[in-house]
Amino acid sequence: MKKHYVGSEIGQLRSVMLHRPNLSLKRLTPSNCQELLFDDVLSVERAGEEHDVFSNLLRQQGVEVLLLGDLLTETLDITEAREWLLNTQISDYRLGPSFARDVRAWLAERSFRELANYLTGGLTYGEIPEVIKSISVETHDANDFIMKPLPNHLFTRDTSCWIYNGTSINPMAKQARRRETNNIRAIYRWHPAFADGAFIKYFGNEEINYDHATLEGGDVLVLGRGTVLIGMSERTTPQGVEFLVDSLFKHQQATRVIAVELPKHRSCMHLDTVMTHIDIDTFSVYPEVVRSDVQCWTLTPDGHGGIKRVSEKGLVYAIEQALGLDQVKLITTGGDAFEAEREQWNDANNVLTIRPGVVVGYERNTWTNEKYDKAGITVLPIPGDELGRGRGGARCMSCPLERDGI
Ligand SMILES: NC(=[NH2+])NCCC[C@H](N)C(=O)O
Repeated sequence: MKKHYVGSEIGQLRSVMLHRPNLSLKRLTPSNCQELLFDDVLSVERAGEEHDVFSNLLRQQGVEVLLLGDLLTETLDITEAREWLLNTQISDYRLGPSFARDVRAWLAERSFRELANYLTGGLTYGEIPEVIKSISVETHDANDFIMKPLPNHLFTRDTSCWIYNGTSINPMAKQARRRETNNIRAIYRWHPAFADGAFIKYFGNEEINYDHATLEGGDVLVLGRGTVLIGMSERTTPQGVEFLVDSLFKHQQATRVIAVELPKHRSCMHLDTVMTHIDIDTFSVYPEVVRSDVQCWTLTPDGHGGIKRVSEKGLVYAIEQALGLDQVKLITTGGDAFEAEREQWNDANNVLTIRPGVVVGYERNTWTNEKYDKAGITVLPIPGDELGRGRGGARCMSCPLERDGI
């Protein structure tokens, strides 16, 4: 059986889950893209090609690449999983009992691949056969969505995140991304690659209303040596952090969590948009946000089943203490203030480390890439003119399933 274990941010990467988007991007228009958390519409073909460059590069580097679309298709082959997903994504409460039943019955007859495409790419009224009648059909246009597309599945980093011997299946902050979690729950529950896996589900596996306890994987950095760094951002709340940390400690998977407060705005929606770990003692940071005066806390088990919280002098100091390093090196976003702001927006800091000192990043961020180069960090460049419009780079677009520790 395959072992799912993520021991760090920078140890040899062995297996990742990616999502090659297609139908969901075809449905992205100027009128709906903002609501779906994209800043523009994309050339679907070009985005697919860029994504292929990314996945091929990872394969060439010896990393196993699993595609979410394939995993979901294979999961749908299992009757129980298919029924659960249909009942969850096309619920009676979403469509009304009779219409929901008819739509589910029609979807259940599609091929598994087609159904997986609808579950990620969305379904319109125009796509269901005319015989399915309801007041809902009569009050909607052919291009209205029965089920909205999930273009942000592209960012597999966020919906679940693996931390040491387990995973958190994340309650997402934004409405546009909430249904992604159900697709991932089904994969981890039923797909043969995971179903009998001996891994812990730290948080988010139940179908309940998590209310304000939201958490997204872009905010979670597995620093290694028992430490996890979590950003409290636009998406990840202190409530979400408390649930995850409590579970990490109860399962004895982490001995220390550093929680850092981030501004609540889109340009730094997740910690990994402003900070990533790229070599044992080296981090990439956007200094406008990761400043020396950011508020941060170290959380440790209090010995009685609770959490002890200590306010830290600074983030860098807290990391040095946790990792036992004399001095952490920071590589800041390149260029002057204008260039740095532009490159951070285009995910210059959001690189995916494949092994210590070797990262994948967008080729367009020339100023920052030059700084990485000068610091002895190897950048394997990928095109991202289209993919980048969703506001995510190589780290956001990958969910490590297996990675060595440090
Ligand atoms: N880990 C990340 N930084 N993910 C970026 C996600 C971008 C996505 N459009 C969103 O708004 O949710």
